Amino acid sequence: MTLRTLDTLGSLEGKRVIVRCDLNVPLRDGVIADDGRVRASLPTLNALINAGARVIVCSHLGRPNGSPDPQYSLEPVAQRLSELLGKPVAFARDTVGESAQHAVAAIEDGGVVVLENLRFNAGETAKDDAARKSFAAELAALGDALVSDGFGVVHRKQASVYELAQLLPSAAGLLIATELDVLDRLTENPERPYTVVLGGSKVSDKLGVISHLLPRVDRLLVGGGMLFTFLAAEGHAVASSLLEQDQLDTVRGYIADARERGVELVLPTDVVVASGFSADASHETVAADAIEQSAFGASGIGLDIGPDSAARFAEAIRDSKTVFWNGPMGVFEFPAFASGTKAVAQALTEVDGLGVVGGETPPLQCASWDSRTISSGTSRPAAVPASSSSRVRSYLDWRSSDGSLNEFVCCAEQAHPADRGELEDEPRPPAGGGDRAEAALDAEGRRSRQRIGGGGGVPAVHRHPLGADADRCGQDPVRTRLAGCLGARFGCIHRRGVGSLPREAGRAICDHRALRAPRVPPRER
Ligand SMILES: Nc1ncnc2c1ncn2[C@@H]1O[C@H](COP(=O)(O)OP(=O)(O)OP(=O)(O)O)[C@@H](O)[C@H]1O
Ligand SMILES: O=C(O)[C@H](O)COP(=O)(O)O
Repeated sequence: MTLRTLDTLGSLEGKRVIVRCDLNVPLRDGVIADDGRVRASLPTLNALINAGARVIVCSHLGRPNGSPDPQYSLEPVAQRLSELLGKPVAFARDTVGESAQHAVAAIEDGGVVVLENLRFNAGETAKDDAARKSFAAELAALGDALVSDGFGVVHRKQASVYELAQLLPSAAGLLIATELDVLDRLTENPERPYTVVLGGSKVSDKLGVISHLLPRVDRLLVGGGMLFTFLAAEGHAVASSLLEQDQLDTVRGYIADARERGVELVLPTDVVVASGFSADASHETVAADAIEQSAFGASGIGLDIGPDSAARFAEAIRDSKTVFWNGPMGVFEFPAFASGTKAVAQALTEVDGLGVVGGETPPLQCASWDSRTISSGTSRPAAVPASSSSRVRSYLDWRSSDGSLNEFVCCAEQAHPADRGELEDEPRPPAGGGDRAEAALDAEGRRSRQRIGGGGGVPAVHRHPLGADADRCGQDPVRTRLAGCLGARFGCIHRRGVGSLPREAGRAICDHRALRAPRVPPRER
């Protein structure tokens, strides 16, 4: 399968190329809290600039309601882009109106203009096909070609993503090519041993990933809130720990499947059980099959994997050549329950091979992190892009279907995959540890957050109730996924929930290049 890459567009000199980026950065008081997504867009933009194209950058930012809203303006992003590119970048005060038309008409070869937020136009996210088509036609009038490079948004059936790709010659950008390449490395002949580490709270979200990866992996390590559904499936009492009753049978099926396939399923042998769900709850470590025997009895809540388990997990990770990690091992937002997650993060930096971190709430970013405790001990660091489990699942679903990668990145010639319901997340209740941890932290007044822009605030803040999420995105609630993406910093970490402290933690790791992917030449697919 060949991905339509930039070179398929032919000579771009003097051509007006619209680049659909995902510049949905976190903003705090109008200031970009993390410019990872802007940086991630640079390779494609530079390639187009060097090719003499007239570059028209468009993106959404946050979820305005289809009309201009200054707090979601892309202007700060245009400024940052200008700094990073080291050249002037024009900014159009609308998306397809007079300002945009003038700005586009004025670009010189190799010049760049950023259009105002796509979602200031109701047509971008409209549920009505005709409305989206009509807005896409207005966008198309501005350009000669489209480059789709916003990995975090390629699954959205929105005008600039889907309809526009059908109106203009289109190709995937370098960011998408790189992200797909790393995902490919997780699925096509991964170096062995291959270990997948799953945690977090959304068992149902990750099950799809498990079912795809079980035939491929050597080891599956399960921690986080989801471990209790596994323990319960094996017949252990889990007191008041997070448990998805309705997933018990499915999980039993996976356990049996893993055994049959010879996949080493590693469940924690000890668990940190707390008296309640709060940062300062009393807690003790107990055997994983004796959770109800903790001092807290049936009201105990497992909030982290225990030290023995953390050591075993770390050993298994270090001993692997390919590691995919999605979801924290415990309620890492509370320092007392962050040890398991830290141990896994540290071990990942020591992998001599490919390490990929995924997740909407990259545990490397938690505010309670002491970044100095994590550093790369190797000269051949692990790699790492990141995606939410749902994004990975979408990709894996897609891989196993007969759909083309061009459809996956919405350079569609045929039906969009979303039409077949394959790209969106399943709905799920806005529950889970993250939300509870959020609430608890907020209640304590320990962190204040504000969600402005997609990556803004902290993870749970982005978790709109499904109806609202669907509504704002102009999509069928049944298909609406909770956000997540392969957004990238250094081509890597998705930082949805980034505040100042988390950012520092992640940065420390990136600065050590501990989690940076080795350069992978895009392959033929
Ligand atoms: N034992 C636990 N009990 C309750 N919540 C937990 C537990 N362990 C981890 N969590 C919570 O899981 C949350 C993250 O779960 P989630 O499934 O969203 O992971 P993620 O990596 O962000 O997922 P995605 O890949 O979908 O983006 C964290 O906020 C953490 O507090
Ligand atoms: O942050 C993201 O996940 C992407 O930018 C998509 O944003 P959305 O969830 O608002 O469509």
